[in-house]
Amino acid sequence: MPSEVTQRQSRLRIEGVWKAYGRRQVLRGADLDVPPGALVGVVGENGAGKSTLLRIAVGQLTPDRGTVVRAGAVGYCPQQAVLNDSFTVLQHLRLFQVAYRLPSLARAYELMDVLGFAGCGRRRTGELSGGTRQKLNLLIALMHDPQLLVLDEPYQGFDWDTHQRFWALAARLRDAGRSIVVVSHLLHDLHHFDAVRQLREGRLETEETAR
Ligand SMILES: Nc1ncnc2c1ncn2[C@@H]1O[C@H](COP(=O)(O)OP(=O)(O)OP(=O)(O)O)[C@@H](O)[C@H]1O
Repeated sequence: MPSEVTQRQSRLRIEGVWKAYGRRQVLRGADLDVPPGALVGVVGENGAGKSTLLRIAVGQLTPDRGTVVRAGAVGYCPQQAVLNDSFTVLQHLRLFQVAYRLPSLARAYELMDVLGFAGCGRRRTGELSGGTRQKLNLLIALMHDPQLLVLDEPYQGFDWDTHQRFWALAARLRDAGRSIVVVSHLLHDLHHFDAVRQLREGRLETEETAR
């Protein structure tokens, strides 16, 4: 039977997770440990099961078998942004302020600065560029300062400057003790990670990193 435990200290531990969609067996005993203060990359070919693994990590999908231990508030940045095109950026922030029960939007405004879209508050999301939509998608995952960050290709469409700022932000959060897992396709980004895990044939193998 799959089991799922939520604890207070920040951490993600996935053990022996299996998942199939009908006859398509995607995960076959995947193990992943993301302790506090670690920035871990998950890589793998298209269709290897990276998004499936992350959806299981955050509790959006139930594994067929295996254990997921998740500790601390979770920030999940899905591959596809879940935004309402008729809402403005600010309306999204207010909506999630209520959802996360935040006393203020101070951190959200700081993140808008860091990600370089502070001037976009009054724009409707349906009119935003792909990269700016992705900035909002990431901001929504981070605005409640979660302890466990689960980010599925969080920098798709970012220009180079924003891309670099993303990594500086990720390093700061890691140094502050957050547990961070990022799905990445970009080989030139692998040196940012403390550990890289390659998803192959449903299991996670350890890759050497340049760090
Ligand atoms: N809801 C679903 N129903 C059926 N099959 C699915 C579903 N979601 C994913 N799959 C299949 O499971 C496999 C793994 O998909 P997943 O999105 O997890 O891979 P991925 O490694 O994230 O891929 P990519 O690099 O293209 O984003 C794929 O073959 C996909 O078609």
